[in-house]
Amino acid sequence: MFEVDPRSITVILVLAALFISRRAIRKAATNSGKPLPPGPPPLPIVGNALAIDAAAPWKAYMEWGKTYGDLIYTRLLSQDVVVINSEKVARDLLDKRSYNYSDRPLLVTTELFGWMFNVALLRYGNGWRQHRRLMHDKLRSTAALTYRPLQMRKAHQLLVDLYEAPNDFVLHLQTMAASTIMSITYGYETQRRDDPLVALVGNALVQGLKVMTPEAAAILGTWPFLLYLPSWFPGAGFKKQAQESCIMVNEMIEKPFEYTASRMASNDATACMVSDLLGQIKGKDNYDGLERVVKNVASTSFAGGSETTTSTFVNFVLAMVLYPDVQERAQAEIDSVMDGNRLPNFDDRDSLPYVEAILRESFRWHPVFPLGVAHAAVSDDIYEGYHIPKGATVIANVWFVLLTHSLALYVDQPALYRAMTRNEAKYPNPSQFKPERFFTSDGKLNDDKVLYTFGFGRRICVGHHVADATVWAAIASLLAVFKFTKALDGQGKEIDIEPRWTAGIAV
Ligand code: HEM
Repeated sequence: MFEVDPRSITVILVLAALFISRRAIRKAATNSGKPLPPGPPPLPIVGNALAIDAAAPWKAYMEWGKTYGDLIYTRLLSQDVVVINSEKVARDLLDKRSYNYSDRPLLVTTELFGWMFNVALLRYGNGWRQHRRLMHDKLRSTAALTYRPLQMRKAHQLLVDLYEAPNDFVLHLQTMAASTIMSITYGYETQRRDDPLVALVGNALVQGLKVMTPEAAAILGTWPFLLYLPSWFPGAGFKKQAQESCIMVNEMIEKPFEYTASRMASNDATACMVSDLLGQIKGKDNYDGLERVVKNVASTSFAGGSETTTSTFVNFVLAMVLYPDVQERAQAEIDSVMDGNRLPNFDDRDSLPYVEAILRESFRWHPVFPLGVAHAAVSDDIYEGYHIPKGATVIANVWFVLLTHSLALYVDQPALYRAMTRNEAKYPNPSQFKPERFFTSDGKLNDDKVLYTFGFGRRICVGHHVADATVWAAIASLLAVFKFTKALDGQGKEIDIEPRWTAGIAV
């Protein structure tokens, strides 16, 4: 999170008062006689911002959900924020009314920090459509099948890396995720350690994620005069961070692209997303503009696919250590199908239902995006008698949806709702890693593929087929070869683990 110097806060608050009346006028004009959804009473100026813990914002949303229900209105400084706490409402709005909820909030930090290239952050419109179409073409279900040999090869490399240096397991998992998406996108084979291009992207991503939160954007969006302060002004240090970020982002876009372009020039490029797309646009009128689009979708793929996949891997390994019975059951299943003499491949996937259930539970247990990626309302809307203002940020509290899931379908009494915030009906003991929850009573896999961990409507993750296959390749291979256990101390005793999760990615 960028820092606002305390000395400048007074100045900011005084100047902020000037903006409040503007907001009040706007609200009165848009409310169309219908009430806003229920929510916690906002404070002057800051709205509900002070009640939200930036490290785990979904917890405040969940607490409010207990009191105010499935659709909550809050205000983050001057930004209208609507939080969805049930899958039914998420489906009704983000899927069924996708035409109205496929925009992204205008985060001033996106432009300031050079992230306008990222397809996930583009505003809804023709520019986004053009980018999304190219990505979809290369990542849709049938296209994703062509990457399977590559994904399996990377999974096997992971086995070798882990065998050679088991203590560096997080690094190996990161390498597998980064290297798979780098090969798919740029035909680039990463080094096993300290790859310069992976480092470049990693640094830009870390810098970007620090600042591109709704909170940071809300401060600058509410008080845009901060953008015009010189970077030496107390509290305006974010401008220096922004300049550094723009340089990093530019390198992240250009350097890997140059690699593929120069291999193509010498006729020695491996087939990949960039080489295919450059082939498609060759000779077109607007070549330069289209090349920019190709660069954008390529860097979005890496930025969108590396950290997310790594986090899912790490969740999986942690679960195997904490739930040895689950691991044993999966290994018994793999042994029975492979006869203990070969590694699993994608043709075995249907014969390994328990491994499949582990994959789903790895996505569900601690979702990488606990709050999804924020959508925004294109126009004013009315839902169940409530007014959803045009431009409102719409957040699907996936974390809560996962816990409460179908509850809202059956319970509309707030008192009952409060008593059952954990959906024992759908996911009994939701905080436990329990692949069994994905089986019907007659032992078949159910149809809950927890797809909503990949988002909703027209903005659903365009890389989810690729992500699903990369994660499957890794976990099936790892389970076939390794046993994950707690580390031992000097006396040979197991060292206890206290699992902690960071805020995940919440944009
Ligand atoms: C385990 C891995 C992954 C998870 C959990 C994940 C999850 C998500 C989620 C929740 C969204 C937001 C959807 C919404 O707005 O409703 C998203 C968007 C996106 N993801 Fe993924 N993702 C993963 C891997 C990937 C991969 C491998 C790629 C690319 C190869 C990718 C590319 C994208 C893009 C481009 C978007 C933006 C779509 C748009 O705004 O139109 N993701 N992802």
